[in-house]
Amino acid sequence: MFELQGVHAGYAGTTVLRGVDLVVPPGSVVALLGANGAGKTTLLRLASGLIHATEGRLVLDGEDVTRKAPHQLVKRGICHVPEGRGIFPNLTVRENLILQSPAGKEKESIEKACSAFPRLGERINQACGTMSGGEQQMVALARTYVQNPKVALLDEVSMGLAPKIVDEIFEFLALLRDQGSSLLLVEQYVTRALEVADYVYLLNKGEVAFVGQPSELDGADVFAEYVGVDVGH
Ligand SMILES: Nc1ncnc2c1ncn2[C@@H]1O[C@H](COP(=O)(O)OP(=O)(O)OP(=O)(O)O)[C@@H](O)[C@H]1O
Repeated sequence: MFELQGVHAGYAGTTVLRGVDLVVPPGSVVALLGANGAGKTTLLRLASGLIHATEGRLVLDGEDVTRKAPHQLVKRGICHVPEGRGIFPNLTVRENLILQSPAGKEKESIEKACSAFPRLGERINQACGTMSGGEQQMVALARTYVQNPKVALLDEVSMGLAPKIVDEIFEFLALLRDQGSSLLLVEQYVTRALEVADYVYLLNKGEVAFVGQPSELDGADVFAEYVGVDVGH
């Protein structure tokens, strides 16, 4: 179980998150929604140790990890797929996968990645920077998959991609969840995020405006008001 408890955080001189409580139960998908600038990316950056809380705590399976650095959190199973993907463009698909693979399991990791995304198998020796946006996103997701994370932090992983690729990515997210990873998902495709989510958090100006199950959003005006989207259940 991964928890944010009363967290405040931001950047020099600006507080973005104001007293956020959020729980990611084991094996669940949590969708984090909110208007532009609500603080979603900031929350993921906090959860992966890239920025630290000024107040409040991060707790992973009972351990206080509030002050841990990103590599210490990765070691504990928290993996971040940032906006912009975070892959190495000059390295091949194989090399990108090997870098994230558990030691001694490189061959297995490559097989696992290619079975989730067959297209990566066809392009295993291609430099990632020369691949399409959708293929690069597949590499970024496959890199996380082979680490078998406890919690995957996913920032707009379907942004700007063709509908068919978005379908493939959402199928993959279900696979990632089925292998036992919990997902904290920031997603612009609200309806799709709600289809896969067990819990929804709605951030408004750095505060949690709604928390519940997707079904509880039926007719919730709070949604149209803060996200600017009618979920239309
Ligand atoms: N490095 C930074 N330095 C200063 N302020 C920042 C920085 N990054 C983000 N902010 C500010 O923090 C606030 C929250 O930004 P954040 O990117 O977390 O929002 P978001 O909900 O992810 O938005 P979007 O949906 O547009 O990506 C914004 O007002 C933004 O301008």
